[in-house]
Amino acid sequence: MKGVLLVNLGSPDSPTPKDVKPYLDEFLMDGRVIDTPQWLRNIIVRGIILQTRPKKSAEAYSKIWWEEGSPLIVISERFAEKVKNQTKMPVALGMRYGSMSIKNALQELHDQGVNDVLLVPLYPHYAMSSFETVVVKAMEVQAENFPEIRLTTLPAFYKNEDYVKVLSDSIANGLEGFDYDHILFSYHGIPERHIRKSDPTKFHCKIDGNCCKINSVAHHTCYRHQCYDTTELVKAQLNLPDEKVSSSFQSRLAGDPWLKPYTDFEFERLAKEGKTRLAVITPAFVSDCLETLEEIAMEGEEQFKEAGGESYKHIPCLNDNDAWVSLMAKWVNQWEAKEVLPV
Ligand SMILES: C=CC1=C(C)c2cc3[nH]c(cc4nc(cc5[nH]c(cc1n2)c(C)c5CCC(=O)O)C(CCC(=O)O)=C4C)c(C)c3C=C
Ligand SMILES: [Fe+2]
Ligand SMILES: [Fe+2]
Repeated sequence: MKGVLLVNLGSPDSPTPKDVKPYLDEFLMDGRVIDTPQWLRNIIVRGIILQTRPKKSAEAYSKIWWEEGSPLIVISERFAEKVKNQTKMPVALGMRYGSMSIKNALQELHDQGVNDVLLVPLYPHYAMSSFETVVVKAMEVQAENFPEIRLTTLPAFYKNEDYVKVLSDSIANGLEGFDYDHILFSYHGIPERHIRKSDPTKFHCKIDGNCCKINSVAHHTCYRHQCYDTTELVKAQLNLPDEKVSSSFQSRLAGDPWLKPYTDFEFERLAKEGKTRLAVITPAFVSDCLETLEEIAMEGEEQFKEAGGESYKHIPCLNDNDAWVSLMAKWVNQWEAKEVLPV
C-alpha cells in the first residue's frame, strides 16, 4: 500500500535552553549542515556554539512560541491534516531534527500497512543542508528499520508552474492594501562553500554573479540559482517591475562567507537609498518559523526602521493555505495513481 511522509526541519520541544541545546546539537552536528571533519565539528559546535547559543536561541523562540507549541510544528501539523483529508493514502509527518522523528513517522505508516512511501521534503529548493539531509536520513532509517519499504522522493518543486502560481497568488494576497515601494525576497542563507560542494561539474558554480544565469546541469543542485529563479518566476507571474524587486540571504552564522547580499545589510542599503516602504517575502520556507517570525517579521522591521524605513510588512509563508494544500494533494494523488511526480 502507498503512503506519504512529509518532512520539515523540526523545532525544540520548548523555548528553553534545556530543550534548545539538544535540538541544536543534533542540527549542527549534521555533517551536511556544518560540513567540517567530525573532530572539528565537535570543537566548533560543542566547544564553541553550544556554550552560548542555546540561551540566545531560547530567548528568540520565546518571542514567537504559540500556546499550541512551535509555529513550524503546529503549521506543519495543520498542513499534514489538511492534505490527509484530500487523499485516500495514509499521511505521516516527521521532522529532520527533534523529537518528532522520521523513524516514528515511518513506523506510523508501516503500522498502517504501507510499504511504498512518497517522501516529501518540505523545502521548495535543493540544498545539502535542507533537502539532501532529509533524503539521506530517511534512506538511512528505511534501510536500517524498514527494508521492505520502497522510498520515492518528490523533487524540489520551486519551478513547478502550479507551485509558482500558488506562491504568487499568496504573495499578491499578502501585498494587498500595503503601499510598498520595494519587495525583498529573503532566502535562508548557506555558506558559499556548500554551493561549490554541491556542484556536480566541480567548475560551474563560481558565485560570481553570472554562473547562475548560464544554463548548466549544476542548477539541479545550485541553491543560489534556484533562489534567484524563484524571484524571477514570481516577478514574471505578478508583473513586478525589475527596479522594485531584489533578493538576499538571511540567517548566517559567524565564520565562513555565506551567500550574499546579506538580508540585514540590504535593510540598511534599501532604506538609505530612499526605499521606505518595504515588503519582505521568505520563499525558502513553506511554513513560518523562527527565521521568518523573529528574524524577519520582528528584528527585520526594527533594523529597517532604524535605518530610516517608514513602513514594513512580512508576507506570511504558504503555511496551510488551501491552494497550497490542494496542490500538494494533487501531486501525491498523481503519484499514487500513475507514479507521476511534479516537474
Ligand atoms: C550552518 C548552519 C545552518 C545552515 C547551513 C542552515 C541551512 C538552512 N536552514 C533552513 C531552514 C531553517 N533553519 C532554521 C533555524 C536554524 N538554522 C540554523 C543554522 C543553519 N541553517 C540554526 C542554528 C537554526 C536554529 C535557530 C537559531 O539558533 O538561529 C529554521 C527554523 C526552525 C524553527 O524551529 O522554527 C528553519 C525552517 C534551510 C531551508 C536551510 C538551507 C537552505
Ligand atoms: Fe537554518
Ligand atoms: Fe549557480
